[in-house]
This record gives sequence, C-alpha cells and structure tokens, in this order.
Amino acid sequence: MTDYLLALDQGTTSSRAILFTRQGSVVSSAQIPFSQYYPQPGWVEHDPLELLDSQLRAAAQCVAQSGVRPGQIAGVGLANQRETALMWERETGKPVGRAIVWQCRRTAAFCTQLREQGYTEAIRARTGLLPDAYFSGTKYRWLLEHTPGARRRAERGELLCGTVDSWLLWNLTGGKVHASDYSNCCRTMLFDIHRRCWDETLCQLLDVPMGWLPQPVENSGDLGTIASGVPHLQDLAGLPIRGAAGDQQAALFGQGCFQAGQLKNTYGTGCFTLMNTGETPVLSQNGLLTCIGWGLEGKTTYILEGSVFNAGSSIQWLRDELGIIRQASDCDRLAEQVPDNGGVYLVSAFTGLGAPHWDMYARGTVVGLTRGTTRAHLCRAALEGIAYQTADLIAAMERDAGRPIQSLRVDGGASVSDFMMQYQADLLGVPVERPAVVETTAWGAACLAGLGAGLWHSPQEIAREGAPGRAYAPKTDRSREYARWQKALERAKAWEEA
Ligand SMILES: Nc1ncnc2c1ncn2[C@@H]1O[C@H](COP(=O)(O)OP(=O)(O)O)[C@@H](O)[C@H]1O
Ligand SMILES: O=P(O)(O)OC[C@H](O)CO
Repeated sequence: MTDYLLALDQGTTSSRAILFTRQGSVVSSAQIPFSQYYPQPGWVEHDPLELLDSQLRAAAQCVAQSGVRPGQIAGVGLANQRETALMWERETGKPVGRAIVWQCRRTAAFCTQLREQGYTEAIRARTGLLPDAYFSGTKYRWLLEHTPGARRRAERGELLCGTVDSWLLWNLTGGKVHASDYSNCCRTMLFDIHRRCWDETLCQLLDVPMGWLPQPVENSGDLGTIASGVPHLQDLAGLPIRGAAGDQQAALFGQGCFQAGQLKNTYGTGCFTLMNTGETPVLSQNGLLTCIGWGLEGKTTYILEGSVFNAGSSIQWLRDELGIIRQASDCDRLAEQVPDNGGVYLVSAFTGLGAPHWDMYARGTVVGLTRGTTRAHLCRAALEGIAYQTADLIAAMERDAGRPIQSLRVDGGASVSDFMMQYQADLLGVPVERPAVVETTAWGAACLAGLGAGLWHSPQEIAREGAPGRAYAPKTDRSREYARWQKALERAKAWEEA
C-alpha cells in the first residue's frame, strides 16, 4: 500500500523532513540546522549547498528510521522558506555565490528609489506586493549586478535562478525540472498574480531576463521524480514529487483553511497571518499583501497576508539580552503570576513595524513602568504585545475582507503559550484553535503531494485523524487594555531618525 507521504520543509534556520500516514499521523521526523551568514549589518545569506545537503540528509534520515519502505510512499511534498533567491550553473548545477535570504535588507535603497519614482501602485496592482527588499525580485537584480559575468551568462542561458523551491526541485530531479510554484512565484515582485505569469514590464524595470526565471507551475501535480544519483537519496530514487508550496501557504493548507474567510496565524520568531479570500484577489486598503495561496486544477485561491516582524523573538530578548527568564516557558509561568499587566506595554518593534503599520523607523518600546513593575509584568507585557500586534493585523484583514472573522487557527513554536492564546481569544472575541500536532507546514506540503498522487480528489476530502487540539473561547473583555496598547504603539512609531 502506498499510503505514506513525505514532506520536506526547508526553513530559515533548519531543514526538516516528516513522514506522515495519509491520516496525518507523524511516523518519523528529522531536523538538521545549518549556518546563517551575516557578511554586513542587515545582510543575511545561506550557502545553497548547505541548504541542500541538510535537506537531503534530513529526508534520508527520516525515511531510514521510519521502518517504511520507499515503495510505500505515495508522493513527496515540498515546503520552503520563501523569497530567498539564488542562482546556479545549468550545466554543472553548481551554485554561483550564496543565497540572499528573505530577511536581507541589501536592496532597501533600490526599493526606496522605486517608491520615490512612483512605481508603488503599478507593482501593487500586478503583484499584490509593496516595493520592499523582502521580496526576491530586487535580490535577483542584485545577484546579476554584483556577480562578475552573471548578466551575460544569464542572458545566454548558462545560469538559472530561483527561490528555494526551484533549487530543491532542480536538484531532486537531477536537473530535469526548473520550475517554481505559484505560491513562491507571487513573492518575487515579478509575477502577475492575475494572469499567473512573469510580468514583462516588471522584469524590464528590475532588469531581470525573463528566460532566466523558472517556469511557474501549480502547487500539486507532476513536479518530477527523485533522480538516481541524488546524494543521500539513493533509496528514494523514482519517488514522485507531487506537491510544493511556500511554507506559510503550506501551513494555511495544512490548517485546512480551504474556505474564504478562514485564516491562520503562525507564532514563530515573527508572526505570519494568512487569510483565504477565495478565487478573487482582494487588494488591500490597509497595508496587507495580496498573494496566491495555491493553484489547483486551474483554480487559483488568493490570500491576504500580514506579518509581525518580532514576536517570539521578544521572548528570546527577555531570555538572552535581559536574562530575566531562563527558558521561553518561564515567560508564561511568570505572566500567569500577576493579575494584570500593571499598566506595562511592550512594543517589540526591534526592527520597525510591519503590516499594517509599515514603519521602518519604529523601535522597541516599554511604557508604563513604575517602581512596582516586576519581571512578571514585563513577561506578561511581551506576550500581550504579540497578541495585540496580531489583533491589529486581523482588524486590517477584516476591513479588507469586509467581514468579521469567525475563529483563528494557530500554530508555530510560540503558540504553545496557553496564556497568550487565551489572551488572543479575549482580544479578538472569537475562539482560537490550536491543533494537537502543530507541524502544519509539513502536513500542508504532504496534503498537496497526496492530492497530486491521487490519494484524495479535492482538499475537502482530506481528513486528519488524531487527538483534537485545544480551543480557547473568549472569556474576558480586553477593550480597555487594547485601547492603551494603541497609545503605546504611537510612542514606538517614528522613533529612529532616518
Ligand atoms: N512557551 C513559550 N511561550 C512563548 N514563546 C515561546 C514559547 N516557546 C517558544 N517560544 C518562542 O517560539 C519561537 C520559536 O518558534 P518556531 O515556530 O520554532 O520559530 P521559527 O520557525 O520562526 O524559527 C521562539 O522565538 C521562542 O521564543
Ligand atoms: O522559514 P520560516 O518558517 O521562518 O518562514 C519564512 C517565511 O517563508 C518568509 O516569508
């Protein structure tokens, strides 16, 4: 019986592989971290070979320890850190330079120039994005401009480029497939989300040759097979790759948000909130991004997306920089020891504020301190601060979508905080639902592969078995605290001078 699905989840700090049953139980998993490179302030790079090697080894280890024979695996699904851009030689497959990671700010000045030259609306109308260094397009441009001979070689077809999904597909298929799925393409600032193709005008504006880019493909279907000779994967040669998506969209899919209006928030280092808006793209009036969730059998599902740049990272700050907790879970324990926040608000704008505020010059702020403030109040303020920022994002989504949300599905490492989940439900006034097993990104990739392999015929047929998760019903009215939060937010805004 080919009843298993293998998900490869290539993330920003580690590569993971999880083998699932078709009912969604985890049979086996493996995780391998890799190096981060910070060659200059604000720059972040990855070594493409380290990414690949860690991912291949994780896959091999996961299957080897599972006791499942490769022949029992119906399909492989990929999920990946999005926007990270790289290039490699068509002939040898060797990477040319390092990958420029999504967090890297090296193209910020060029993006400011695009805004000043009045391109914001044209970019937004076609791509659903705002000109920002976050997206891949200006990273591709940078690679071509700063690598000797690259532009000439790219134009001759000697070099290929892509995001991490393309790099994995190329290597897994032994150089047969140069493609990128819609959910990754739409994060480049070069992709027309309405026509679902690369946009000639934007490619010209960013000086990126169109022939250099991978072929856009749907998120499920025949994406190739694992070639013989792929390092570490000799035993997996011949396995079909049947699904791929950017990790945040994969998580939305894995959370089962198939209906318009359903949304999820992932609480990790930052927060990523995605709402399914159905088959019509909704252009935000409130600073959110419009993207493709997935393309399946000719139908495109669109999403609204917003992110909080610093969420779980504020807990890391309390631990590593202030030293007032020893481990993240201490933060919850302390927060629960005080009856309220004691008037303390922590705005974690360490690197500015993302959607819906978009303030590059905001900075982290703690207000309301008194001589009675304890570390428990600070811990509580940090957790509340994550929930307030999520509430700000969701309020913007509700305005754009023109309807209130019914519930919020959550996942990610920081979603284990019971205190924060309850506070989130109180603030939003709707239930917050956390699945028992929170590896929704990998499960989303597995589901896309399962659809491509024919295990199910539509997303609605996918049913995950297992222990139910936990739902947090709203209990306490937090409108007074939320109003005070808005005041704290104003104190954090426009702090740094340009
Ligand atoms: N009990 C907890 N309460 C609050 N935050 C937590 C808790 N446990 C972990 N975190 C936070 O979760 C984050 C890690 O989540 P994870 O989903 O692994 O992030 P990422 O994928 O961004 O690396 C860290 O920033 C950590 O501070
Ligand atoms: O690798 P993650 O989980 O931090 O996700 C990164 C996002 O895809 C960036 O947009």
